[in-house]
Amino acid sequence: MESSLEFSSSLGSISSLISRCRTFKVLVIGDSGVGKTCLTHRLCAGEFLSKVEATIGVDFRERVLEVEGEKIKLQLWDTAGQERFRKSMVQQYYRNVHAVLFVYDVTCPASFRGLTAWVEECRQNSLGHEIPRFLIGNKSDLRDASKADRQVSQELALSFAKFHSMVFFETSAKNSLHKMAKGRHSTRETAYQRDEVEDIVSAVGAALKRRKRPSTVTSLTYSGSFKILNRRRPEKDPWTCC
Ligand SMILES: Nc1nc2c(ncn2[C@@H]2O[C@H](COP(=O)(O)OP(=O)(O)OP(=O)(O)O)[C@@H](O)[C@H]2O)c(=O)[nH]1
Repeated sequence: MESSLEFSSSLGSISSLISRCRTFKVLVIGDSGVGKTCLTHRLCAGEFLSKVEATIGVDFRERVLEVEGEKIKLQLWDTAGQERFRKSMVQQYYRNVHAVLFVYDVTCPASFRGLTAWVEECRQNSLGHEIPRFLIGNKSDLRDASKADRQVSQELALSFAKFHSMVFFETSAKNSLHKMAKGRHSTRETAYQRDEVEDIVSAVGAALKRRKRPSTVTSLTYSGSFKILNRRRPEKDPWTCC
């Protein structure tokens, strides 16, 4: 029979083999076409998705990262921007959320104005200032100084972010800064704040790392992208294997 010493030592080696990490649910919301799918794909897979269709319901993507020696998993919920593809599932989206990314398109002022409704939807679903919120102006590669009056200025976005206690980023899911710097309008573009998609991952990770153990999260056994049907998922312990 195995002695208690041997038993505890084998338990120790098993637990060292299984690396446990905290999983955080990060909701990605914003008007249709602002680039939520491309952005979450870039955040998780590191590349721009060239062929993309409107999201129906929600797509899930995951990204594991290490923050100050701790492994954490971001579970990104890329939600449909089109009302007709989301209305029956809204309550699912807002359950047990740990952080929210509000996305707009810097070349589409209507998508920026639309943010007010997204903030209100969060409020109605009991998501307030207590959870980390990030404002992301996407498609910065399309900024054109000659059309500044038809684009969302960074000053406006910054004041919106400040008012709603959000951390502001302006980025491109398509082009990295390196590629943009080589572009035709590189001199004019440098007038804008441009963040790497990785900066967003780090900021979200750092904000969540500071939080205590997450309450509960809808854990997924699948890593990648898929659609869910309109049904409740079972709750599981948020501490899962990475
Ligand atoms: N130039 C440029 N195009 C982008 C960028 N991000 C997304 N796009 C394009 O914008 C369009 C919409 O992108 P999606 O990621 O499907 O937008 P979405 O917000 O997920 O849309 P819904 O699923 O309808 O909510 C696509 O044609 C993308 O190729 C970007 O950073 N730069």
